[in-house]
Amino acid sequence: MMKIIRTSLVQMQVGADRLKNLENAAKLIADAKKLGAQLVALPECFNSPYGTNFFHEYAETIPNGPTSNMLSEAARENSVYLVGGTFPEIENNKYYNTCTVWNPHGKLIAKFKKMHLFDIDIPGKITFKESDILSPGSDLVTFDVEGVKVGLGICYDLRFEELAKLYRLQGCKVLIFPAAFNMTTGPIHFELLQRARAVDNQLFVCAISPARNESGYIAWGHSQITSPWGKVMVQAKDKEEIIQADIDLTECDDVRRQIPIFYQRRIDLYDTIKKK
Ligand SMILES: NC(=O)CC(=O)C(=O)O
Repeated sequence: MMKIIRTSLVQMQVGADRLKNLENAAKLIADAKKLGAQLVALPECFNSPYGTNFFHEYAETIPNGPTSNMLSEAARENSVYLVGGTFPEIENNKYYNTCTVWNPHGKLIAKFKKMHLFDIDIPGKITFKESDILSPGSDLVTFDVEGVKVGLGICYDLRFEELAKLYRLQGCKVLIFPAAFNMTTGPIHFELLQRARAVDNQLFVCAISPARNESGYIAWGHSQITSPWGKVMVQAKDKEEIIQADIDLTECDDVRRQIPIFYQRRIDLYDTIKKK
């Protein structure tokens, strides 16, 4: 099993030109490789602006489409595990917000569909309803990086503690969330949620945002890697940037041994208390 994974998060600028987005992503993945990355991850909706009015236009089939082709080639050429952010997928006449993962040979090894759709209404601030267009996924998806189990979620999924706990119970040591928090929820919740999921489940959490844009849905940025202790190892600012950390898996084993909460849970009681 790999002990240390050099992980790079690509906080890229995303615009309306799909081809430019793909070219920029390919360049930044190569830059990450030059920094020694073994695992590279892109943000949510990296081939298009983020908005329900864009999902139809930018949707592609997987794995046959320009975005899948670029991701497969970039993974192979740079010989990295690549979490290809997300892009709108069309499958059987339904639309999904989908994350693909590619191995260093360019093979698709995982596909996760956003499970909790981003439907919120904060008057005067932000209203968003992904479910107007998208269907939710229903499956947990993990993949393997040289013996290390990694679980996937997308943005709003980060808010659901159950998802992260199920991944921990499946043996994950790393969770990766391509994301695009906004200027209302990002400043108060983005870091906090990642630290909460990391400390609750004693695993590494990586979340990758697009860089801050100027109009439409404005992304908060602040991509981050958090340790199983809940410590922020590295955090981006708002502009285009690659952040990187060496994820040392022994840290998971250490904290799980030192603070063994997963053996101390009173699962014999919780149901009884709930029923009282
Ligand atoms: N964009 C999302 O899916 C989630 C988000 O911005 C939030 O939860 O806040």
